[in-house]
Amino acid sequence: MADQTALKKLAGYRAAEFVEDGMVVGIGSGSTIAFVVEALGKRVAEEGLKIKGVPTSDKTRRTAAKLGIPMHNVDDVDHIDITIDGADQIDENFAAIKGGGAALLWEKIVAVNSRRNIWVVDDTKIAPHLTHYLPVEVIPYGAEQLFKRLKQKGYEPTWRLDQNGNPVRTDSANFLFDLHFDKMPDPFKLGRELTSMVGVVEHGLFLNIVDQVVVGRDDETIAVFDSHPQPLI
Ligand SMILES: O=C(CO)[C@H](O)[C@H](O)COP(=O)(O)O
Repeated sequence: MADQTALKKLAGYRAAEFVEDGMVVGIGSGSTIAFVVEALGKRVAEEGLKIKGVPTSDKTRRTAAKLGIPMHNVDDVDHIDITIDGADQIDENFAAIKGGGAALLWEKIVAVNSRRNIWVVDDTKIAPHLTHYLPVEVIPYGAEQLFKRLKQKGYEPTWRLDQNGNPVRTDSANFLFDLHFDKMPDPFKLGRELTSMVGVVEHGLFLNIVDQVVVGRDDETIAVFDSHPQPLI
């Protein structure tokens, strides 16, 4: 039985094989994507793979650049061929929650500007319905008021804090709330509601975005699922 890190590595290396010479590649964030970055760095060094990377976080930008992957700002490329990212949870309809690593805003911007999106996960992240907490990025000005409004709606928000107990700041210098649900409402309705709330910058529901999901399974096999037409599980 493989541990979760081994599965992330297996799946990450498999996903890196989707990248072809000459592509502009959106590069996600998180511990699974660290293996994709490692694999791409090796391909650049060993095969002479030529790509342009577009990061979804400052951390990814730094790590990828150190491994020799040329990195570009999202506004400096004319298109993005493929984006490879992780997810916190994916449901049977290919809806996902992202943002556990605080990078959801840039991740969504890169994803919606990509021709193809691939998510890489280990199989603990696949569930029939979304049950993970939902990250929401908010503007600091008026954040306490917004927190109260979310609480009144029964969405049980908590502030995302760092190890010193200070509010986490995203790469865009915003705050993060994590919403907790006994039962997740309809994700499309909830996403629209959150987007309409003044002060909310973005939420971690990624709906109708993914094209393929690469799953590292407990028996150490890798499965690749196309997002349509069949359900994921
Ligand atoms: O959305 C994300 C960061 O904002 C990550 O993709 C998500 O949190 C998964 O991370 P990991 O691969 O470390 O489990």
